[in-house]
Order: sequence, then structure tokens, then C-alpha cells
Amino acid sequence: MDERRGDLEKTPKQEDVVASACGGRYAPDSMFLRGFSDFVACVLDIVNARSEYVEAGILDRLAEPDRVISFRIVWLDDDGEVQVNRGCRVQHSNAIGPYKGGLRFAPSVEEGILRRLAFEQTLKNALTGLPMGGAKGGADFDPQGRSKAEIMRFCQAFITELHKEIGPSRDIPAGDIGVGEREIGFMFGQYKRITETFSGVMTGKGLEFGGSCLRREATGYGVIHFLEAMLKHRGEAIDGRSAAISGAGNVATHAAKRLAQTGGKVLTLSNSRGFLHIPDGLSEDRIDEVVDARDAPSFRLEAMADRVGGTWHPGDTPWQVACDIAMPCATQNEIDEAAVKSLVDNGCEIVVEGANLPLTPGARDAVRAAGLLYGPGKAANIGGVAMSGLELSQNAARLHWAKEDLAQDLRRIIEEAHELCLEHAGDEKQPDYERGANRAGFIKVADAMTAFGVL
Ligand SMILES: NC(=O)C1=CN([C@@H]2O[C@H](COP(=O)(O)OP(=O)(O)OC[C@H]3O[C@@H](n4cnc5c(N)ncnc54)[C@H](O)[C@@H]3O)[C@@H](O)[C@H]2O)C=CC1
Ligand SMILES: O=C(O)CCC(=O)C(=O)O
Repeated sequence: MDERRGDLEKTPKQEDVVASACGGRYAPDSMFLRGFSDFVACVLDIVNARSEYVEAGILDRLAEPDRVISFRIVWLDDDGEVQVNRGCRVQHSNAIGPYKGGLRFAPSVEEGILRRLAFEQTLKNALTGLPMGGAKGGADFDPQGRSKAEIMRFCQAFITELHKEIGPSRDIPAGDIGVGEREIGFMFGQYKRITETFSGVMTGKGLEFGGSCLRREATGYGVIHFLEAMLKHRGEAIDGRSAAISGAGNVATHAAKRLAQTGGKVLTLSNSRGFLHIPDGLSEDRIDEVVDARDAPSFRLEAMADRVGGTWHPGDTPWQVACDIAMPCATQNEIDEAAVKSLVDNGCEIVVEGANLPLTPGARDAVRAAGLLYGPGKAANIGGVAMSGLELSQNAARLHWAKEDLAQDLRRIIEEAHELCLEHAGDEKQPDYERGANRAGFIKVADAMTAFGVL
């Protein structure tokens, strides 16, 4: 046993463990280090109680992804101009299954964010109960305002670079911000052309070529299933509760649709330009209109205001609206401390995350301090990757399962994940779901890593 490890055993404090595990490789305020430090706070007592985890260096190994693949993407825009973007795939852990996680196309994409998201994905995927490791990738490409032909050329160039690193038993990408079924189609087609194979190398595919029923809906629907499970645990239900939802993409619209179906009231949708407020609630039909129209370059959420009896608030976020539930479903760090204060002052009691990491660290502390019921994304938004896991199973068996069966599977997976989180969440009456998710995911991954020995 090395000297440093011996010291750790004597003084296993959170900050020492984090510093030792990260070995000075991350800037103190980096997104990864902050997240890893919070994670260590949740699992440190488990590690201290299990010498096999310390001996196998589990935390040190989790602090560094298995591999980071960076590459240049070159493509031609509609004017024939050469465009260059930067792409990256972080393969964090394949301890419990092949690397699995989404691809994000957005100007804010950079390696640091992907390192953090890939780490979170490892824990999240473990909660699904399906054999999937964790990864995340993407590019700093902004699809906004790009034509369909430009998006196709970009997707083809992206996968031309990444295809060597992925495969149906190796790493299976899916969608995320800026990457939906259309983009997966372009990338899957290019992979198929280059490798001359037809396999389940990506999920979120079109139904005609190996996609699964309900993958499109699964993340948003799953968020509402998780919300229902949290409320049921308290003897409550959604019934007539109102929600401020951010985003107008895949997760936001399907969470909105399912909430409306479950008797809730959808007060807002949003984008990076502002938010749409519908005081009487958005109907399912109107939500469907957004789902059908949003891929068109001409689509503007703001243009719907009159038609839905709402108002458009340019430059603002939905967190100033009086609501029972806040449901951030757009992007990271979209709720800060001031937004939490405004939500609490306006009567909000619940925050449930459709997006990954939508709360700043200060906002998370404020949510806890205010005693809100809090469903963190790493537990509440597992529906998408869970359905991806079921898509993989269908592809491997060369079968297509019925929507009704998949709907039941999705609900069961979410309810079981909720139970698993509860088991590790401390106080039964005021469960800390984030702690529960971190601990439950960690134990599963750490046990697998321990079984492999040191590698
Ligand atoms: N698609 C999936 O299956 C899953 C997605 N997530 C997470 O959910 C979130 C949303 O993802 P998708 O709906 O798939 O992406 P999307 O690309 O379909 O939608 C993103 C939405 O967020 C809005 N948006 C982007 N930046 C914004 C900003 N700065 N302020 C306000 N709105 C902004 C966009 O206008 C768009 O309406 C992301 O955090 C993603 O990581 C999590 C689990 C699975
Ligand atoms: O479906 C997948 O593989 C990944 C979904 C995803 O990116 C996520 O859960 O954040």
C-alpha cells in the first residue's frame, strides 16, 4: 500500500480524499471537481467502511475517465465555405456495460462539461438496472439557423471521425441537446456506410431502422413518473398542480405532455430568447404542435403566444412565475440562487430536473435550505437512457417490442430506481434523493470495478 493511501486511511476527510483522487488534474472551480466533491460527500462513509474500495483505488479511478477522444470536424456550409468544429467523446466507465450516453451539439460544448456529464451518466445508468456504462460527447457546433443539408453534412463529418471509437458492444451514443432523431438518422446512416454493418450502434433511431417505440417520449415521461413516485411516497399526487417548465425541446415537451395527461397544468415553455407564459395552462394539442414544428428552421416558440392565449417574455426565465413545481428541462446552470428565491417566494414546493445539472451549486444549496422536494436529474431523467437500453436489447434480439409493454417497462424502471434512491436517501420523511442516487449508483459501479481487480 503506498504512503499516500496509508495517510488517507488515517484522515479520510472529504477534501483530502477529493484532492488525492483528482491528483491536481482539475482546476478548483472546474465543473468536474465541484461535482466530484459533492459526490464524495455522499459516498465517503461507504468507502471508509469498505477497505476493498480503498485498496482498489475506486475513487481515484472514477475521478479520471477511461479515455477522452478529441477530434476536428471539417464540413462545407451551404455557401461552399469550409467550417471547422471541435468534437469530443468522453468514455467515463464501462464497468457495468458498454459506454452509453448522449451527443450534444451546442456552442457551449467543451471537454470540461463533457467530463462532468460523462461521470454523472455512469451513476445514472447504474440506477436504471440495465447493463450500461457512462459516456458523453458532442461538438461546439450550433445547429440554430443551419439548413437541414448543413446539419446532415456536419453529422456525417462528425461520425466519420468518431466511428472508429464506437460500436454496439463498445460505445453507443444517443441524442442530447441539439441532437434528435433526425441527427441520429444522419449519423447512423454514415456509420452504416463506412463500416458496412447494420447494428444497434446508436439509440434514438427512427422506428423504421431499429428505433424503439417511446424513446422519443421516454425522458420527459420518465420525469413525470419520477415526480409521481416522489409525491406518492408522501401520500400525494399531481392532481391540479401547476408547473413552470423551461425548454421547448425533446425533454420539455414530453414532460409537459405527460404532466397535462396526468392532471397537471403546464404554465410555461421557454428557449434561450425568453419564455412563453400560458396562465390557463397549455393543452396537449398545443404541446403536440410544438413537438411537430420544432425541427423546422422557421419555428419560433414566441410566435405561438397569441394562439395559445399566452404572453411572450423576452430575455426572461420562467422562474418568476407562481407555480407549485419547477421543472428545468433545457440546459445546465439555468437556475441560480436568485431564481430559487423567486420560486420559493411565489409558492413553489417542488423542483424536479429534466435537464442535466440545471441548478448552479448555490441554487442546489438554496433548494435544500428551503426544504423543497428535490428530484435531481441523475435520478429523475433516467427514462431516456433506460429506453435506450431497451432499444439496445431489441436490436440485439432483432425484435421490435410493443409500445404498451415498453410503457410498462419504463414505469417499472423508474419506480424501482425511485425505491433504490429512497433506500439510500436517509430520512424517510425528507429523503435526499441526490444522496440516494449517488450512493446507489456508486455501490453498483464500485462492486463491479472491485471484481475486476486493479486495471
Ligand atoms: N434527450 C434526452 O433523452 C435526454 C436529455 N437530457 C437533458 O435534458 C436537457 C434538454 O435536452 P433535450 O430536450 O434533449 O434537448 P433539445 O435540443 O431537444 O432541447 C433543448 C431546449 O433547451 C432550450 N435551450 C437551450 N439553451 C437554453 C438556454 N440557455 N436557456 C433556455 N433554454 C435553452 C432550447 O431552445 C431547446 O428548447 C439537457 O440538459 C439534456 O442533457 C437528459 C436525459 C436524456
Ligand atoms: O439515451 C442515451 O444513451 C443517453 C441519454 C442522455 O444523454 C442522458 O441521459 O443524459
